[in-house]
Amino acid sequence: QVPLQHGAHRIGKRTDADMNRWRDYGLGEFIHMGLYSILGGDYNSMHYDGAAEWIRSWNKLPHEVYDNLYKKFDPKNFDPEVWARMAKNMGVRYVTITTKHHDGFCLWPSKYTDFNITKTPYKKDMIGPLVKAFDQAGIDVYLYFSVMDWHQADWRYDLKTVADSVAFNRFKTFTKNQLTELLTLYPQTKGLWFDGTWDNSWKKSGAFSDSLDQYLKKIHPGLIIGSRLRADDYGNRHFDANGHLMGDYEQGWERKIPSDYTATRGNDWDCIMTIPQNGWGYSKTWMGHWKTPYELIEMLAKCVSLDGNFVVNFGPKGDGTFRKKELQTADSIGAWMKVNHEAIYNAGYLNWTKQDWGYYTRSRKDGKIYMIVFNVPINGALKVSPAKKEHIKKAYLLQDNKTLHVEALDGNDVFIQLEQKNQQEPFVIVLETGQGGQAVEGENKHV
Ligand SMILES: COc1ccc([C@H]2[C@H](O)[C@H](O)[C@H](C)N2C)cc1
Repeated sequence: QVPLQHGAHRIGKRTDADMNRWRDYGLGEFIHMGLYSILGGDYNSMHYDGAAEWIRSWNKLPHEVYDNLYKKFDPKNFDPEVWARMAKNMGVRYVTITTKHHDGFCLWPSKYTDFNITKTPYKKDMIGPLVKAFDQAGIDVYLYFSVMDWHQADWRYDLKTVADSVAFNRFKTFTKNQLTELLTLYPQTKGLWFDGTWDNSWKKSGAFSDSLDQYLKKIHPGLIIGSRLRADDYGNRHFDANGHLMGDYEQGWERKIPSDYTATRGNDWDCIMTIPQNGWGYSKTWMGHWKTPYELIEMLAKCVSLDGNFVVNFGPKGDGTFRKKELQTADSIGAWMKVNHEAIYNAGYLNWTKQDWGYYTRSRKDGKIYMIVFNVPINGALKVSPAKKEHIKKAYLLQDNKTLHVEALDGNDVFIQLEQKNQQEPFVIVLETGQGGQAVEGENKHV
């Protein structure tokens, strides 16, 4: 064990009520809205093939052109109630909204920089109405905040000189002030989602990141902050020099999902996912593959089966509306969730052997076991190998309570026989288990 001043201060999961609520969300939504939403990944009829919210870093787009976009920022068709209803219908239980991305433009009336929404034709605060609308819809709100701020002269990528450190100290104060402002203006906020913390300047600021974390939780008890904020004494991020997670959950799963339970190291975590291959802000022409609702539902099932949450990103247009394909995706996921949310909400990992047909989840409320089936085998028989001493008493389809035939196999295994094999969409089987002998009579007594 390396002695650390600014490593993890808690070993293992956070287990207070706020964090238990976070752990049970299952499904979340990310929303990226900013000046980049105006361009939609294009400029001068050229398409930037990087992530649309990074277009300012494109050498074809002069910084002052991008930074003057605030003069055009006017989401005329923005309606926070519409955004909240869309999220509610999709079945999400938490949403993370960008307040300030790397470009430094603030979607709230910050008094620490003029580069904010009050200076735009739109003038009004967007964050307040969104927090209120989501809160009223019963969806918990988290605020995304980029530490890296390309608009601030005191931002530094690295600290090479005394002058760098003097400037960066001013920047740290600016950052602390803006975060205090956000938590004061929007007290319903449940957590902060930090980004832009990978540069050396921040890696060298482990002590500050530690004190900032503690300060924010002091002024906002229960606040949830993931592992993207902190750096330890040696500049390690997410995990300190002793391999302990610094943060209330692991925040490293960006467009990727742990391969198995071991890869989660037993921590809380969530995966944030774009619907296109990459790109978080609105992009007019989406390059590459657009994930279907079933692909996203399978990712959701896999995340929950590994004790994580799954967060789907949406990039509204500069006018404040969502593109049709995003609305359709939200709708499809919502339709599936309406029928199957029991297998997702308040559910998590089950230590049974993973089978090819799909994923197990187990309710944290009543221990009920769910099979989320994506791949029906040719013979329509779904293999289940319960853990020792756990036996299946009953199996039925969640959508219509139809009981399914369970055939005992060798040992503790069973086949669950599907009647029809032409399911058109992912479906859920509920298993009721008990201790003691296999409750189901085997058919294997051949006379
Ligand atoms: C590869 O380096 C990256 C990738 C994504 C990001 C940002 C995206 O712009 C988006 O905000 C995502 C949540 N974040 C990690 C930053 C740096």
